[in-house]
Amino acid sequence: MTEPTNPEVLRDGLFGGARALVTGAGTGIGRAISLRLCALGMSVTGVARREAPLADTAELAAGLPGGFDFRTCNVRDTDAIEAIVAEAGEGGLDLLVNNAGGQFFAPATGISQKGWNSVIDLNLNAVFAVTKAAYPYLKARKGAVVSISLSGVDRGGMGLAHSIAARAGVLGMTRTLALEWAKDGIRLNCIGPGTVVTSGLADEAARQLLDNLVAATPMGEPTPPEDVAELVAFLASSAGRLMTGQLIQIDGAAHLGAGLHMLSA
Ligand SMILES: CCC/C=C/C(=O)SCCNC(=O)CCNC(=O)[C@H](O)C(C)(C)COP(=O)([O-])OP(=O)([O-])OC[C@H]1O[C@@H](n2cnc3c(N)ncnc32)[C@H](O)[C@@H]1OP(=O)([O-])[O-]
Ligand SMILES: NC(=O)C1=CN([C@@H]2O[C@H](COP(=O)(O)OP(=O)(O)OC[C@H]3O[C@@H](n4cnc5c(N)ncnc54)[C@H](OP(=O)(O)O)[C@@H]3O)[C@@H](O)[C@H]2O)C=CC1
Repeated sequence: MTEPTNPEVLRDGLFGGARALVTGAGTGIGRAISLRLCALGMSVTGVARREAPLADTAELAAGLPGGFDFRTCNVRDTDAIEAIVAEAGEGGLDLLVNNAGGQFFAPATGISQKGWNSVIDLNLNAVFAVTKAAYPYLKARKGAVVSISLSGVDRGGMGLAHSIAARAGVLGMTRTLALEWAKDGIRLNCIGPGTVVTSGLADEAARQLLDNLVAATPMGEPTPPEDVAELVAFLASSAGRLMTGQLIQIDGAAHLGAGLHMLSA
């Protein structure tokens, strides 16, 4: 298998009548996840801060079997995101995808306390708030949670002390809630993508970094957002019904090789 293959293997109509909330649905991985879920019949509510990218996702989703609507919100605004989760949840919630996230790349000595707090707030505190708010709705439909993490979350990555700390926290939370909420039939998993070429890594300054990251990936290629999307859908499906508390790295073995470092040694 030398050519990239179409990752879409799940059957049409898989999620007819089901509903999802996807954070960070305006661009990149979150958009790919939203579109795939809609293609499989799910009704998706997308969240991000900016309206225009969300409206673009909605336009791309038009005509797909599921539906896409959206709300603008900063996931770090706990009251606002809780209200959106409640509104979406009242219509039923089968899947929560915690995808909104990000960081800057800096050595630990170059991370101010405010910078540390911002990244922890976005990538850990907000994930807890959204997940906890979704609990009663997920419980009602034995739903699933998928949180987008990072390749190498369990081994470290230079330039990412704040983000790895936050995502490792989400992994710990995921494993703990997999235990606490198992009785409710709720499953929680994390996906660790490798390098995904999205707008977050698209500028010229990121080009060299990107080349280095791909070179450090044993399989020698970035992770397409569509591959991440199919894995999210698999985890939400009945095929994943006994999978919970997992970290699944979809990274061409980057976490087993040199790792994806944002700084050189
Ligand atoms: C394998 C892994 C590959 C991963 C790829 C991806 O994730 S792709 C996805 C990629 N997409 C994204 O990552 C997009 C999302 N990312 C973001 O929005 C930001 O990274 C954020 C989370 C910090 C925003 O939080 P916010 O709105 O609260 O931000 P703010 O502006 O108020 O700044 C807060 C503090 O951070 C400081 N600071 C900022 N940059 C740097 C720097 N380079 N150096 C040092 N410090 C820096 C800034 O100076 C300030 O502290 P100060 O000086 O006042 O003490
Ligand atoms: N690209 C990569 O190589 C990798 C990415 N990841 C992770 O995958 C996730 C998605 O990344 P990617 O698609 O590349 O990133 P993008 O920057 O393309 O997309 C991030 C999305 O999250 C939204 N978002 C960011 N901050 C907030 C916020 N505070 N509140 C609400 N929405 C927010 C953005 O919209 P808006 O700006 O309008 O709010 C956007 O829709 C992130 O968690 C990222 O760290 C993990 C591994 C590799």
